[in-house]
Amino acid sequence: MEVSEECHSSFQSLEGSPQDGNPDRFFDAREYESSGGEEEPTCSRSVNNTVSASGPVKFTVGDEKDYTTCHRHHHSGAATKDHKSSKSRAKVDSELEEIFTKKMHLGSPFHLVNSSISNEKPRSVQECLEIYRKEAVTKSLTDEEIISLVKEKHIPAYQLEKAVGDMERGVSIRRKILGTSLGSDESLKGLPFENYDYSKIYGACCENVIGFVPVPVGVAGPLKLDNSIYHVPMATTEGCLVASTNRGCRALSDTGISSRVVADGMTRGPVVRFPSAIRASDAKIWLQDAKNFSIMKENFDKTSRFARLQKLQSQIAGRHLFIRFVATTGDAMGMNMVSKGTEAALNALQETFHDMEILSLSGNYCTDKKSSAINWIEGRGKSVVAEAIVPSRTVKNILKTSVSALVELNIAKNLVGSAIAGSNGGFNAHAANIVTAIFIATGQDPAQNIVSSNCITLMEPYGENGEDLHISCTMPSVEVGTVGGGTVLPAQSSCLEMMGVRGSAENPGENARLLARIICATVLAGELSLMAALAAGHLVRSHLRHNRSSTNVAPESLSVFAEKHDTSTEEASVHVQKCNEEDDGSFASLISRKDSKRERLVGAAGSSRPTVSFKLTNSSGSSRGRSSPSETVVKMDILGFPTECKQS
Ligand SMILES: CC(C)(COP(=O)([O-])OP(=O)([O-])OC[C@H]1O[C@@H](n2cnc3c(N)ncnc32)[C@H](O)[C@@H]1OP(=O)([O-])[O-])[C@@H](O)C(=O)NCCC(=O)NCCSC(=O)C[C@@](C)(O)CC(=O)[O-]
Ligand SMILES: NC(=O)C1=CN([C@@H]2O[C@H](COP(=O)(O)OP(=O)(O)OC[C@H]3O[C@@H](n4cnc5c(N)ncnc54)[C@H](OP(=O)(O)O)[C@@H]3O)[C@@H](O)[C@H]2O)C=CC1
Repeated sequence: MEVSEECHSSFQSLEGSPQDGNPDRFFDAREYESSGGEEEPTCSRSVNNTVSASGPVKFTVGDEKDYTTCHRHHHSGAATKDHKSSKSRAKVDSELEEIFTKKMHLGSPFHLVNSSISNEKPRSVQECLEIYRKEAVTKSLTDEEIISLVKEKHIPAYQLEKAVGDMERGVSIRRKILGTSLGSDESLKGLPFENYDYSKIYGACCENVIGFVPVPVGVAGPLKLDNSIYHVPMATTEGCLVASTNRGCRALSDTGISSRVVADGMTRGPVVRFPSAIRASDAKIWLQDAKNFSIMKENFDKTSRFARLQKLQSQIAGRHLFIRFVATTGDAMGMNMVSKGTEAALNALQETFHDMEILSLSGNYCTDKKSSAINWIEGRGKSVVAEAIVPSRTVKNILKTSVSALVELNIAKNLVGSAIAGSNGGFNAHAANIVTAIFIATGQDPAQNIVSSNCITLMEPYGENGEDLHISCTMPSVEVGTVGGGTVLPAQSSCLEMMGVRGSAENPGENARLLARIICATVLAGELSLMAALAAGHLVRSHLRHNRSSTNVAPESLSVFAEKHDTSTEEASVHVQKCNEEDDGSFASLISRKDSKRERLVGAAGSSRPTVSFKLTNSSGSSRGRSSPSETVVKMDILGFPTECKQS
């Protein structure tokens, strides 16, 4: 989007406004309608009751992909009518904002009012429109009538909450509209939407809301880190992950983990262009001067109470210049803050380099949400290292492997294997597993798991005789915050609270840095356990036990292999022994087949119970050379892994 200089400066003043954190993010449909829909709709974004302007903006109306270009009028002569109406619009906007803020609470009585009159015959669209225009918040229209206004594009579907003055009702009406588009609301039935505090979402976390997806949260720990104990919430649907991380924590419970944050700086890397490579080089040299850095820093730092520019790094590519702004951001992850500061500093740079074009505030030199070597080498967010000593007896008893096997495997897999795969920051087994689970639990930006999961895991024999294990995880780019983004949502905030890192720390930045250390230490625990499982050959077995559901899988044939203890028996019949009273007995149809020295038992896996017992009995009660019937009881899990085999 090209932004004129005038528009640009106007936008800048808007960004610098003290109310910037709470802009009016809503397109006012009433304004559009009151112009009879003839003139171009005006995107109003009021700050201090004024309408600010910028370049063309696209917005969606209704649930269809209907894009209308909305020019924010800027020049006073450009739209006299607009100018005339801006005062009343600002007034309406601010009134609506007040009502919206005051009344959009859960369980609003509006919902009930509407439900009670929903049996009446819907009024005409024109009649509804008149009512809608009259009311600041639409109380007296039924859901169906509101839907008719959405269909006719009098209310944008994404503004329903504001139009009806009740967040949950707005969401519920949007679901109805979506249900109609989908042909049925059947698919939405499993997606919950009630009893959620939507007030924290709007203008902050999500748009066009239709519900929320509950993700199970497990806990790993106690994690002993730097002589404190933490319980780490992990939101995941990968069975076995929490069990594994928990085992890692257990293995480290005596000796504990030590950690340090060695660097802290969120980055933004815009791309700017000059008429020539020489001019781009002049700018690069200019930025390297300490005096000029101060100018940039002054302009950057004034945009926030917490963001502080630390460093500028630049790279030339022809007449393009990429500038990497590195800043501390207190307890916030910092992307919004750093972007805002970068924009202000670039504007200042343009005062010296008039011929500089800002192509994009992000030129991928940051690099945000993409794999890149720069973050791996230079770091981004918090750069953390964690280490631990694991005694040999712990490796043997809890991890079921040996120090030498772990060290050998770590070299082969995490170093050599990753090297031949051409890995970039992926010198680990599954750092992303732990990072993502904690990110989701604590309201981090989940897309940032890609960079945050950069990690090198090292393992060495340790101690006088090299009997113990030294393990470390080095993570140069953990992008986390304890304020801002999704951290404000109640469940996520609760998970942060569990670890004592919710919100701002007394010394801003301490909470976010502690969270980064907890993440790195938990990654270390996860690495230790998974590597042990791989070394011991337990990966598949453990995943089939903890990580495969039979609830949404159609009953299928179950193949069970059990050693036949009496090889002299010609025939065998199988009796299914119920595990307990609750077993549904669906294994009763098991049949046995003779297969040389093994018995292959085939049956329908209709039970989701983890363990089923089978009794293998000699059918005739006698076999060659044997006088009494032999009986073998094989206990196995639902996937056919024998867990116990006893012969009577
Ligand atoms: C599953 C285990 C832990 C069993 O391991 P085990 O040694 O048989 O377990 P155990 O019953 O002897 O218990 C040992 C400890 O494990 C914990 N533990 C044990 N069970 C549970 C449970 N249900 N819930 C919570 N914690 C559990 C618990 O701390 C327990 O100590 P205790 O408290 O009894 O003194 C082990 O086999 C294991 O860690 N497997 C590895 C699984 C894993 O790490 N999965 C991660 C995902 S793999 C993947 O996605 C990435 C991959 C593999 O593709 C990456 C790559 O390419 O490498
Ligand atoms: N803009 C972008 O390009 C991108 C944005 N994001 C999104 O950005 C969001 C996170 O941005 P982020 O900048 O972290 O958060 P916010 O945009 O929420 O900014 C943090 C706010 O918290 C205030 N604050 C209060 N106390 C503190 C404290 N102790 N430390 C730091 N700030 C404090 C800041 O004050 P002050 O106003 O004084 O700075 C600022 O207003 C996420 O939703 C993420 O998904 C992700 C990637 C890219």
